[in-house]
Amino acid sequence: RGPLQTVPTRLGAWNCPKCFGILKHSKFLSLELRGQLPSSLSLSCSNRKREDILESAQYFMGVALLAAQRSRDPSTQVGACIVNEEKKIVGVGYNGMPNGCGDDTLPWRRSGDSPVETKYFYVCHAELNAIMNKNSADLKGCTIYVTLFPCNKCSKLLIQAGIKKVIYLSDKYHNGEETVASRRMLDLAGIPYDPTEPVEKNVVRRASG
Ligand SMILES: O=c1[nH]c(=O)n([C@H]2C[C@H](O)[C@@H](COP(=O)(O)O)O2)cc1CO
Repeated sequence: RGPLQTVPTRLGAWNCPKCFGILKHSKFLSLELRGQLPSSLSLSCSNRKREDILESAQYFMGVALLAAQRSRDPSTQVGACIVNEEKKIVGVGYNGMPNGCGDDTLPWRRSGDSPVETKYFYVCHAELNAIMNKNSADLKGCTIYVTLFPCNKCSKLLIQAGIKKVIYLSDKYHNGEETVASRRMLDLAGIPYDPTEPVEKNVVRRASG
C-alpha cells in the first residue's frame, strides 16, 4: 500500500475533518502523496500534547525581548513585561521618548556638552512604560521580567507599585552607581532579583517558524 493509506492511518488525519481539510487545501497533500510528510504535520495530528513548548519564564522574557525591539534607542533597547500572580501579562513596555515628544527632535546621544543634550534627561525607561501601560487596577504581587537590570529610579517605581520580584536578563551596568543603589533599595524592600535562565537565542524568531 502506498503512503496515501498508510501515513494518514498512522496520523489519524483522515478521521479528523479539520486535519483532512487542511491537508486537502495545503501543499502537504502533494507531499503526502509522495510519502514526504513533514514531521511537524504528524505532530499536529497527534493526540498527544506537545512537550516542546516555551517555559513560562522564557515566554515572559521573550515578550520583554520582543517589546525591546520597538525601542529606538541606538545603543540599548530594553523591554519589560509585568506578570501577575495568575501568570497573566498585565503590562509591557520599552524605552522610548515621552508621548508627543518627537523621536526625531530629542537627542539619542549618550554624551554631549550638556546632559540636556543627551537622551538620559528624556527617555522613559521600559519599566516605567510597562507600569504606565498596565491593564489591571494595581500591580501588587506582580513579577517584572526586564531585559536589563532596573536602574535606581525604576526600582523606586517598582517598589512603590508593589512589584514583588524582578527577573532580569542583562546586568551590564552591575557596578554602576545607579545599579548599586538599585540593589540596595530592592534588598531593603525585600524584593528578590534573579537572573533569568538562559533565554533561547531565537526565542522571538521561533514563533515565525
Ligand atoms: O532599567 C533600565 N531601563 C531602561 O529602559 N533603560 C534604558 C534607558 C536608555 O534608553 C537605555 C540605556 O542606554 P545606554 O546603555 O546607552 O546608557 O536603556 C535603562 C535602564 C537601566 O539603566
